[in-house]
Amino acid sequence: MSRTQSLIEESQVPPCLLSPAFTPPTSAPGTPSLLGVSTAGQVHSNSNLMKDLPDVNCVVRARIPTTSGTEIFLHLYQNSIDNKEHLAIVFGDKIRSRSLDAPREGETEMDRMIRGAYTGRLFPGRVHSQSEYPPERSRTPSYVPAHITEAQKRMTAPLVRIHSECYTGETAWSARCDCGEQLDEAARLMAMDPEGGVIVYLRQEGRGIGLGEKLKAYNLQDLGNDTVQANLILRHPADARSYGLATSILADLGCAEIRLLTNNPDKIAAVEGPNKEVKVVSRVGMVPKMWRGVKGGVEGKEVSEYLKTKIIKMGHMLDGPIPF
Ligand SMILES: Nc1nc2c(ncn2[C@@H]2O[C@H](COP(=O)(O)OP(=O)(O)OP(=O)(O)O)[C@@H](O)[C@H]2O)c(=O)[nH]1
Repeated sequence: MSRTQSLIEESQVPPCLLSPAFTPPTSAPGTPSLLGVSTAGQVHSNSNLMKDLPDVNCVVRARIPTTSGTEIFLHLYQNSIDNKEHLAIVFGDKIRSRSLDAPREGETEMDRMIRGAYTGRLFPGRVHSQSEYPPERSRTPSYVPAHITEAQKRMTAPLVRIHSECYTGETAWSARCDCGEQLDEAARLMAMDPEGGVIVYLRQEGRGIGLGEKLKAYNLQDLGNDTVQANLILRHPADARSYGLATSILADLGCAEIRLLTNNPDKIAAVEGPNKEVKVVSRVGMVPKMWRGVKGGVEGKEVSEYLKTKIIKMGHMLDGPIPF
């Protein structure tokens, strides 16, 4: 019996409930056949290893003062593989987008400022996109670490979080997952970091299955299944995401070496890209606040079950005092 079948059977959902009218056919993109199963019985996605990186283009950037007092620069990207607006939230002033800064034929200085291809700050009456005009020295339009040792690299590489969209956890106050807390924590750490950082915000809601399917998965979880079983019953892979867009966006931002904030081993391997376009020089774990005894974190039965499944079935590397 395959691991997928046994996971479905373990979920104790009678097969009669898995009607083809309700679940996508097995030939749909992202079916359980894409799953890899490790000897430890953990479920890994193979779909996130891309052969060629997609093209990305930063079409606009804007300064966002935030409620915490930190200023961020929101970068909006278009790409060659989908029509979604993926984002990069940039902290600090060392990181710049090459595609944004590249001159466009026929554009005026005002056009450049409107699309965010300026240096320094905008102010009423400004007429040049370069804050020093005429430029006194040639600029390096991206983050370039100096020639330094491996240990120094780990300190000076920018902090990066690759975050997958989660409407429920980020907007609808859900305590089923720790996504909202992770986004806030990433922003807090990057705001404090002298090297700055980037949150690459990918529009792959519900680990890539979309919001509608994730809501069905939640109902299956209330019926007694865990997050992996629920996806499989709906004939989706446990994790349908890919990270090629994140690699391309980081390369565009000049982030060739990064410190990656994650517990997900699949993500580390995938973001480095087919030709190691990006190198993860160190991993920074994301330990839930409740495990660290810090107030204000996501708590409850559902998120505890979710974290447990991520560790046991998805191989997430959560260190610290695991409360089960
Ligand atoms: N299908 C499904 N998706 C979920 C569920 N809970 C959260 N998500 C989605 O999972 C994604 C976040 O993934 P996580 O597994 O929490 O974390 P990760 O990004 O793999 O790993 P970290 O980098 O360690 O946070 C977001 O797209 C969420 O919408 C769930 O129960 N089912």
